[in-house]
Amino acid sequence: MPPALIELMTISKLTVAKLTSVGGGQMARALIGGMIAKEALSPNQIAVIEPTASSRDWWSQTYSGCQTSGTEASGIVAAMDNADLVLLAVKPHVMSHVFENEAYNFGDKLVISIAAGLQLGTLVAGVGHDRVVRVMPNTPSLVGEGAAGFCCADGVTPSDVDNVEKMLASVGYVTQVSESQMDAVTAVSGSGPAYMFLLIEALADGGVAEGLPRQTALELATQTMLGAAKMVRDTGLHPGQLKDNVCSPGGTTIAAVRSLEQNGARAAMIDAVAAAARRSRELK
Ligand SMILES: NC(=O)C1=CN([C@@H]2O[C@H](COP(=O)(O)OP(=O)(O)OC[C@H]3O[C@@H](n4cnc5c(N)ncnc54)[C@H](OP(=O)(O)O)[C@@H]3O)[C@@H](O)[C@H]2O)C=CC1
Ligand SMILES: O=C(O)[C@@H]1CCC=N1
Repeated sequence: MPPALIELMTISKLTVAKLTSVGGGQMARALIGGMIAKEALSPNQIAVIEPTASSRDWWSQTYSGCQTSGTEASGIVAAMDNADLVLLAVKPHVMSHVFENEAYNFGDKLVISIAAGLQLGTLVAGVGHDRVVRVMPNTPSLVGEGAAGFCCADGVTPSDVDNVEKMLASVGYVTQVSESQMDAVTAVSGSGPAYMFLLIEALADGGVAEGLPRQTALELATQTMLGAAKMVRDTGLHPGQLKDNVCSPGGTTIAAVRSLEQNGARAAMIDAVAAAARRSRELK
């Protein structure tokens, strides 16, 4: 059985009483929204610290029972009260402001950072203890098809690892990696959904150029991406083999593959991953 399938079968309830998210933007919404959808957590176990009132309203209106706070000291203290897991979901450059803010008392709480680039050493120094996990998730977590890599600082216990794995497995695939591999994880699966969205858009554009209505082209392109990904995951066959199976001798597909190769599609994707990994390394 492919590893992804084994991981997806291990979904079960977390042993978390309260998760407080520092930042409630795109990735927090995808991760927490995905966990709530899978009933790994319920809204009344969630608190979100957000500077923007409209974002706080979104949380409390979307998830009845979810606690929201602003970034004033009293709000931070209220949100952190009784939290046993803190999710750091702010932009990398905002993290230093969080660490310098004396209203945060991380105590011995398990802390998970999803910030691109920020290394465990930086996170441990900022949080003040080493029960810290660095995770790189992605936005398809919202629909239960996320992909995440994580690595741990020295103070993380086996039961913390189990909890983090359960949390991430509830919304997709998860794998533990060494910290030296985190920039590559960021470049492949953290940023990867954007590359796939771009490809779906471009495939649909091609269909429109060939006369299909926009909506029809988009639906065909989307389902084609989904189906191709599921075939790689579920059959365990090499993608090159699956590609060969579509290419009839002298047919349409091999004509398209030749065009893609002539235009450097494969090298373009490899270069894109290298650019993202380089940027991730710069963010530390
Ligand atoms: N988007 C993605 O696909 C992925 C993102 N990540 C990582 O997740 C983190 C968040 O990214 P993303 O969700 O995209 O960004 P967003 O900008 O959507 O979310 C960040 C949120 O943090 C809020 N914020 C700003 N300052 C503070 C503060 N001092 N305290 C609490 N909240 C604050 C922002 O509010 P406001 O907008 O009002 O300033 C915003 O709502 C980043 O570190 C990123 O690297 C990781 C994997 C994938
Ligand atoms: O673009 C970024 O920096 C973040 C990290 C991975 C996906 N989005």
